[in-house]
Amino acid sequence: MPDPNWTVVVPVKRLTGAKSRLRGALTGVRHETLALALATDTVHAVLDCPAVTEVLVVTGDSEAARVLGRLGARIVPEPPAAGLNPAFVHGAARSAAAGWVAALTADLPALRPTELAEALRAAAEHDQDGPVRRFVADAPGTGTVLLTAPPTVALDPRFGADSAAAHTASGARPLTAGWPTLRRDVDTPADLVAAAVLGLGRHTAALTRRYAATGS
Ligand SMILES: Nc1nc2c(ncn2[C@@H]2O[C@H](COP(=O)(O)OP(=O)(O)OP(=O)(O)O)[C@@H](O)[C@H]2O)c(=O)[nH]1
Ligand SMILES: C=C(OP(=O)(O)O)C(=O)O
Repeated sequence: MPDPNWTVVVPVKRLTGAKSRLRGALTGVRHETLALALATDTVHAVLDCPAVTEVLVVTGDSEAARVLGRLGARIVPEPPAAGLNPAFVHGAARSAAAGWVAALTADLPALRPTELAEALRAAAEHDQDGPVRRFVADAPGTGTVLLTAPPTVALDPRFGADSAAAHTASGARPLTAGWPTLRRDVDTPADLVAAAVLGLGRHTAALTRRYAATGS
């Protein structure tokens, strides 16, 4: 069977309120600039993944919409219902194709397209029990970075605190391969250091270089 084509939904919170645990990580760099760089590097990697035919960014932030739209993502305005899971559901419903859908967080600045491609391929492997949702947990193992759904199955996202357990409880199956750059979400300054060790995308890397150069 040929690999399926994927729609990937990436939610980006309004930059002023996003990534609050990361605020102040790079002294001298505007917080909104850092939050947007994380999302830009994430979306860049998704756009570079050959299995992906459509990248939908769900956001109510005009700057994020402008930058990520210019990169090649389709912008879906934030739905009236607040929150991350409604944003994923709203984006998935706007997919142009009734095919495979993946939900991916926008805080993966070290993500390599090859790792995402491998995870998507693994998610689409035939399962003898029929079509199933699958997910990739974050590096600590408690959260989720990627949730996938086959064409006939609702995405039913359960992102948030302890989402790996919530996804398992809802019937989704974990994908267990390594994929360090996919699992490396950046919530805290320590996560940013860990992502830098893996190799940051160029937008986030430029900000860390600027921070290092000013010595702040
Ligand atoms: N569109 C949209 N995206 C969201 C929303 N909440 C979180 N996100 C995105 O979901 C991803 C994972 O979010 P978290 O790490 O939980 O988000 P956060 O609220 O930005 O971070 P903290 O303030 O540190 O908890 C990030 O890419 C966020 O931009 C939301 O209400 N709407
Ligand atoms: C929303 C989630 O992310 P984070 O741990 O980044 O808050 C999640 O893991 O479901």
